[in-house]
Amino acid sequence: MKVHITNLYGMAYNSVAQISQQMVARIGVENFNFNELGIYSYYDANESEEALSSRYDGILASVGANDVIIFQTPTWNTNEWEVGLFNRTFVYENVKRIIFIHDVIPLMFESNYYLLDRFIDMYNRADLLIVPSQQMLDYLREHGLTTKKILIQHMWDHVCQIDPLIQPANNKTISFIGNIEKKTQSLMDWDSSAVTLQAFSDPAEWGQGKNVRFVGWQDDSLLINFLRRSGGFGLLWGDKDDWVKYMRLNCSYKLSTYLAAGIPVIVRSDTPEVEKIRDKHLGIIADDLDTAVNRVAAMTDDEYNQMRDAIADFSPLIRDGYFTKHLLADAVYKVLYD
Ligand SMILES: O=c1ccn([C@@H]2O[C@H](COP(=O)(O)OP(=O)(O)O)[C@@H](O)[C@H]2O)c(=O)[nH]1
Repeated sequence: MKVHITNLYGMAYNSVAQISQQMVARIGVENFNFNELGIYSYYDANESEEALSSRYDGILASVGANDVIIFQTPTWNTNEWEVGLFNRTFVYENVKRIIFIHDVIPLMFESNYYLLDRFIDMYNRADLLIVPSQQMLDYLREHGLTTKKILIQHMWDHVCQIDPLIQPANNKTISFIGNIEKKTQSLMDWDSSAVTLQAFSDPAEWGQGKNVRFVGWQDDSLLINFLRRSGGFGLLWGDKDDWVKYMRLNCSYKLSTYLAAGIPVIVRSDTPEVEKIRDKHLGIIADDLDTAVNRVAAMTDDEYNQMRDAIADFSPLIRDGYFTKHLLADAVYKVLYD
């Protein structure tokens, strides 16, 4: 019996969808001897049926009867393409199918909502599903999900190394490592002089005259220690309507990046892992930016260092990939035995 895992290629080098799939696949290959099924992301709408059929056969060439396939989804090709690949695996006898849901496209973009039933129909044909959160599971159940075997991801890993000589300090800085212009309009109205907003993008007009520091995109090899050196907090935010709703269901990659770097986080009270963040003292919980900024401005070094030390205790799990190792091992075990 072989275990296969799909892996995404062809996207921009800074695509977080690709970065996260490649990290999961690498953990599976290096720790459990999984076999990789490479998937190229491309514009598939005009591909002939014949070409598509050969492509599917090529992707699945190493699969045999009784194997396990872990599909990392979405593949970011069209839904028809993805379902087509999934369907093709039914020609192999007794193959077990695990779908690892990284994102649910119909819930990310309102214009794709009409596709939700088709996605759920595919999820229902999996032997086991890995879902990002209990909240996502509840949502999918309310919308027709019936798959019995379920695992909850809870948190991303961010495999990396830190420089332990750099200690994050209570600098009055809030870092945001996402796309401000696309997802967080309110950050563009930054008006705090006490706390600096650190944006990981190129200088933009909206930041002029404000207490905003633009540091540009940092390659993964630099990002973690850059965040450690900056200290302060890592912000998880969004204020576009569909994004706010989606953030209540998904597992945020940037949340794990901040924790991997060892800096406390700022999250809303409806963030899926908020209880762990509260119980383990990993950051600040605030539902509006003013409250968050005031808490950061008023924070004492002692209070900050307690959070930093609590994160240092827990974050090796994220940096060494234990959430994913645990999940992948459990998924294979559960699909074959439990
Ligand atoms: O300068 C940067 C800024 C971001 N990122 C990566 O981009 C991720 C955030 O992407 P996104 O906002 O799509 O993640 P989400 O939190 O929405 O899952 C971070 O965790 C980093 O891995 C990076 O490598 N360099």
